[in-house]
Amino acid sequence: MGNNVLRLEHCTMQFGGVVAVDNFSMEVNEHEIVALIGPNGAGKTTAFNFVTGVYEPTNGKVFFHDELMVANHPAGKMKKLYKGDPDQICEKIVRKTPDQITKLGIARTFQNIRLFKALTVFENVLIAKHMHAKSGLLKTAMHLNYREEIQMRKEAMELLEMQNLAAYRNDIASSLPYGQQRHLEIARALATNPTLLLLDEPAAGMNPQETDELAAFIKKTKEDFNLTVFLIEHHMDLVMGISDRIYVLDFGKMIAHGLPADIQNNDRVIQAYLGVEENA
Ligand SMILES: Nc1ncnc2c1ncn2[C@@H]1O[C@H](COP(=O)(O)OP(=O)(O)OP(=O)(O)O)[C@@H](O)[C@H]1O
Repeated sequence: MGNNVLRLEHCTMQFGGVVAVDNFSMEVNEHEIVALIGPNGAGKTTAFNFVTGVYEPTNGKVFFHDELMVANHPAGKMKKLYKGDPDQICEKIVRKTPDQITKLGIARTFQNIRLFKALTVFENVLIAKHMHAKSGLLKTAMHLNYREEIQMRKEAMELLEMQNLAAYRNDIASSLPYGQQRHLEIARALATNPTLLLLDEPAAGMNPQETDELAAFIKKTKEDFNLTVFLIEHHMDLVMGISDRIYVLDFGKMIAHGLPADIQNNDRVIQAYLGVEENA
């Protein structure tokens, strides 16, 4: 596939004997919105975590724009414990830190909002800009590169304007309504100039109206910033409304992938997840 932005090949993540993600292969193509869904504990956040360098997968490869970004194979105690497919053991080891992965162009938000709660809205975005600065965090934090600092402040303000957060710029982040905090998290992720944006349950805790607004916001943000989006979400209206394609995990294994209409009518998915929600 020539236009892969993200590609996972035979990724397994095992915590001791627990196989959180089991031999998972998938891809996200340029300018797509792709969703990863599945019941609680299916392995979705774990997949995000090894894509963003929080965990090393026990086995498998992750490619970003067709370049090998992460690769690992079971070693040490895990050689014995490994429950994944023995025919798909990866030979290479490639490790990148979350910071290096951010610099490559992947940004993410978290299931539990992780803002700098005591700082202002503006400072939250500016700090993300500093982390991406050419001069390095220390120099920029100490305002040693004046011209770059001015430019970053300008861009941080533009981001807040585009995300309708400019009016809150001097407010303390934790004082924002919950929905606005989620928008601020997205603005902060965008401050690192990503080409791929990972959203982990962006609509968590939102009411139906906020969720609808968020769906429109994600689509617009994708266009405005020329992004590819990979998201985890439990709100099925949002997922079905904005996703180009959907992958479904259940107990770490991929049980389906396809277009929203196909996923909605897939018996295994209904049984594993959608059915549970309908009956809830
Ligand atoms: N650091 C860890 N150590 C041990 N087990 C873990 C760890 N992280 C996740 N797990 C386990 O891996 C499995 C998958 O968890 P994960 O959080 O990825 O699921 P999820 O699909 O994101 O669930 P949810 O929708 O509830 O957020 C679960 O059984 C979980 O308990």
